[in-house]
Amino acid sequence: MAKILDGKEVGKALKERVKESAEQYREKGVTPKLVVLRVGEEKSSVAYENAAKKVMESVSIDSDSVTLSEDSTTEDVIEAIEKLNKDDSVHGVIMMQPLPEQISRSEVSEKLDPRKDVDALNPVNMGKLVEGNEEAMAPSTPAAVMEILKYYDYDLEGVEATVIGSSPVVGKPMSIMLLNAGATVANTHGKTKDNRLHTMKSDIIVSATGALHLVDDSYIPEGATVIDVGYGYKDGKPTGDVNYDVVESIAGAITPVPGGVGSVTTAVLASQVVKAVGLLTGK
Ligand SMILES: Nc1nc(=O)c2c([nH]1)NC[C@@H]1CN(c3ccc(C(=O)N[C@@H](CCC(=O)O)C(=O)O)cc3)C=[N+]21
Repeated sequence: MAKILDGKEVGKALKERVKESAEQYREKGVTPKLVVLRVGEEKSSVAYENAAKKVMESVSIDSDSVTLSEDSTTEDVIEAIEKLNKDDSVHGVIMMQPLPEQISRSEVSEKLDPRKDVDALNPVNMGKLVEGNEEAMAPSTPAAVMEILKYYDYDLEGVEATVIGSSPVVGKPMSIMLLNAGATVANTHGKTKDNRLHTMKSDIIVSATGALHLVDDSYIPEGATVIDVGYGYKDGKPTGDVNYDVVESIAGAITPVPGGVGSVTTAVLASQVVKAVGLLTGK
């Protein structure tokens, strides 16, 4: 029986700290504010926007939305970003991914002020992450995984880790964060011959593929820690990358879906908004 790594508990602890900090800024006359920039109506982005706004409200951070139509151009998005860069009442901007395909992700994300870039979409922040600079903004999902490991007192030095999935928003930055913390990391992906060659010698396995129930008992060595970043729907229920029912009896520790990484992501996003206030105001 694996120990359950409870994302709700981790998120709650982080939100308490963020709320205190947001209230201190309010006392100094600064109202922390996040803007969610969304292009089109992609389902998981709308879900995240709603979840994020609810969390911001609970920690005394204001939030607002800028929603552009599905047929917007790269120039339209850049124009919206530049307006937000100039607006001193806005401290954090998260641009929802994925963008409609006519929009160049790299051209628009480069325009966002790195200090307001609370989900680290600007390559400047990704570059700082590679340097191991902890002052930089980090992408919230892999940062949420690190927050869970920190909460449960994991010492990552010398640990063997496998990250399954190499997306620019989750898998790759996840590998870098684990590497920065002293782990030895294998990052597998769609062209990997056999994930199991890596996972079966790992102490920590992070799965971030979106392939529902990809990870079963044949992937997991006895006692390993399994972190499930996947979030999809099966028979109408939130479902992760990990077949929880068969893995749970082998793993030493595991994050559930829901109530795992997803519940920490929005709290991390809020923590980065107060961090942005610090960077922008020097208070
Ligand atoms: N730039 C960008 N960064 C993202 O991180 C990003 C994105 N774009 N686009 C959309 C996807 C989807 N995603 C979700 C995260 C949490 C919930 C969610 O429902 N969270 C619940 C808890 C879920 C649980 O308990 O596991 C909550 O916070 O209350 C939904 C969706 C982030 N994404």
